[in-house]
Amino acid sequence: MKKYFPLFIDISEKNVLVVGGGNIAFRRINILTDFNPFIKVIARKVDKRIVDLKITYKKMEIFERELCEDDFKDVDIILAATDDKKINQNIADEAKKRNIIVNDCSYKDNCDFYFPGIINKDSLVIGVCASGTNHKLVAETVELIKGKIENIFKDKGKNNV
Ligand SMILES: C[C@@]1(CC(=O)O)c2cc3[nH]c(cc4nc(cc5[nH]c(cc(n2)[C@H]1CCC(=O)O)[C@@](C)(CC(=O)O)[C@@H]5CCC(=O)O)C(CC(=O)O)=C4CCC(=O)O)c(CCC(=O)O)c3CC(=O)O
Ligand SMILES: NC(=O)C1=CN([C@@H]2O[C@H](COP(=O)(O)OP(=O)(O)OC[C@H]3O[C@@H](n4cnc5c(N)ncnc54)[C@H](O)[C@@H]3O)[C@@H](O)[C@H]2O)C=CC1
Repeated sequence: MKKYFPLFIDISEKNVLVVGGGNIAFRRINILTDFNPFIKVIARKVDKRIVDLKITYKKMEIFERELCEDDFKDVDIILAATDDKKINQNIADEAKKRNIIVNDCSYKDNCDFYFPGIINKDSLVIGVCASGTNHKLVAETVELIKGKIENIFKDKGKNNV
């Protein structure tokens, strides 16, 4: 098993390209907005939940069309999140050629980084990862930590620390 290092990076000036506009794209964009990057979404069909996010999240552009070569320009991070494994594979290949960091939601071996389960409360950001082996373990761990975190914050409130 290969373990990935949890790198906490500033993405607020980074350009993130999300290819795909369905459930997974929505779930991930929704989380990314908490970290304030520039987001460009390209998909054949973009879910209304993503379009609605744009009402409050201004650093996002949405295009309902096929991906083209030029879309890789000036991109820092790519999320391949279509339901077409071949397209995701092509995106991963193109990204690697250009040294762009890529995540492929349909094939872990293509991922330069994994999308973690995230707990985000005040200044505390916790990312949970099972090294690509077990997303259910990630979900369970996230729920467990969320419960514990509430207790810590309650206690902090009481003690005024
Ligand atoms: C390796 C990784 C790469 C990455 O995507 O970054 C990856 C890969 C894959 N997931 C697949 C399937 C599902 N993953 C989920 C859920 C989550 N998956 C997440 C992360 C990751 N998933 C990365 C690291 C995982 C780790 O650390 O072990 C979470 C943490 C974060 C998030 O997705 O936001 C979130 C849980 C947390 C939460 O719920 O809070 C569900 C359930 C659901 O969607 O409700 C299903 C569908 C049900 C099923 O199939 O069991 C498939 C098969 C796709 C196919 O069949 O084509 C692959 C591809 C492969 O394994 O190669
Ligand atoms: N890593 C993870 O956590 C998980 C990964 N998956 C994987 O994610 C894939 C996507 O799942 P959902 O988002 O639920 O699917 P979905 O059907 O909701 O969305 C698919 C999106 O891909 C777009 N698309 C398809 N072909 C395209 C193309 N050639 N160019 C641009 N956009 C294109 C569609 O227009 C749509 O917006 C699944 O097929 C599965 O392989 C699924 C669950 C969890």
